[in-house]
Amino acid sequence: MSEKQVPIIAFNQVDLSFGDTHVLNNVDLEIEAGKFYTLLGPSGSGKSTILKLISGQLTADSGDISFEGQRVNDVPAEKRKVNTVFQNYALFPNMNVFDNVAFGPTLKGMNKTEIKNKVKEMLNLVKLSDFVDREIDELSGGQQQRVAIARALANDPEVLLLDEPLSALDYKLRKSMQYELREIQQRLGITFVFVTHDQEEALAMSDWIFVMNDGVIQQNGSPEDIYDEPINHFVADFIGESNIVDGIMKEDYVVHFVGKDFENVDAGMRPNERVEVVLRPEDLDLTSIENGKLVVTIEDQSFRGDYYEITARDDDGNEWQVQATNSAIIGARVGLTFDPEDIHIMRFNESEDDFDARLESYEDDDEI
Ligand SMILES: Nc1ncnc2c1ncn2[C@@H]1O[C@H](COP(=O)(O)OP(=O)(O)OP(=O)(O)O)[C@@H](O)[C@H]1O
Repeated sequence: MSEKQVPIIAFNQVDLSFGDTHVLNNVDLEIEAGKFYTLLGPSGSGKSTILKLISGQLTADSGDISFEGQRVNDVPAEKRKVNTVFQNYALFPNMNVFDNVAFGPTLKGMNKTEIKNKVKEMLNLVKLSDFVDREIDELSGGQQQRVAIARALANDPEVLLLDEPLSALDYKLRKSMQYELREIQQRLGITFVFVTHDQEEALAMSDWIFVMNDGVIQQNGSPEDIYDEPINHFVADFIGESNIVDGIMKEDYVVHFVGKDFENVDAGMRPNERVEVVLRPEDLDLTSIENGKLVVTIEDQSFRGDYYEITARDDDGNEWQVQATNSAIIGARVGLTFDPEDIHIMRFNESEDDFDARLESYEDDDEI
């Protein structure tokens, strides 16, 4: 993150409990203007709570929340330049599309022509220009969601908060809305903070992802960083499919697992440190026993359209998920192979800061 730019939103050690439930645990985060951010995590991890703290619907027990460098903990919701789009749309059912979208601009005291222009512009943006006079109950779920987005954007927010806005839509509509939302964000250039529990959705849409679990940000980074370099078991397991086995980092670039030493590209740990080893299913190949780095027995397979998902087991009892272009024979003993750069090492209980420092130190070594 650039040092010069003041984040549009920042949390510093934000803590919140509901009675005995500790919902957010000293959360730090920074959001830069004009980008698409996603809060990703399982149900109950605290994602919506973060949105409510940004919008002013909730107040933190401790810590600072700031907008463009100004503390806003005590600034009421209506004074924040933020709007929220909810999963259930929260439209006014007794108003038509025009009146729903015109609601904010009318409250702001815009004149009739300005309001008309604003509504037209917003309905154009969400591709609903022909629906201006429709009643809300005459719209499909996808169309209602577009009205909700248009209504929120008509208030000219600096930040648009989106709380699982696509989860009620069917798979195809959801995919196309993902692209459209991304396009709208890029066209308007405002900041989007999007909440989802769907990792594929987060990877496809975001500039930057905060992965949450149990009220703690486990990792934040670009989709590529988080997918390629998960910092801990939770992130590796939650983002994409992962094979995770215990190992020992014997020395820099040599890791031992399933009874063998393997060359890899990680460094910066104590000699013989216990680690977890991550290998993604798409990075594994099945081959002959002679060419394999491990020997496995095929246990199961299912056809997934563009690949076979194969389950195999090594002689130590570890299960391996493999994505292969060719089918395998159940019960066959075959070789499993992978490249040194596909082995990702995770230290037990490493903090995100320590992880970043270690990554930087050996990236610097590589440059020498
Ligand atoms: N008003 C409340 N009173 C008591 N507990 C609450 C309240 N709101 C949220 N919680 C609890 O806080 C935790 C975090 O809730 P939050 O809604 O932020 O999670 P989430 O990650 O958005 O989950 P989901 O994806 O299911 O919406 C949950 O354990 C939830 O039960």
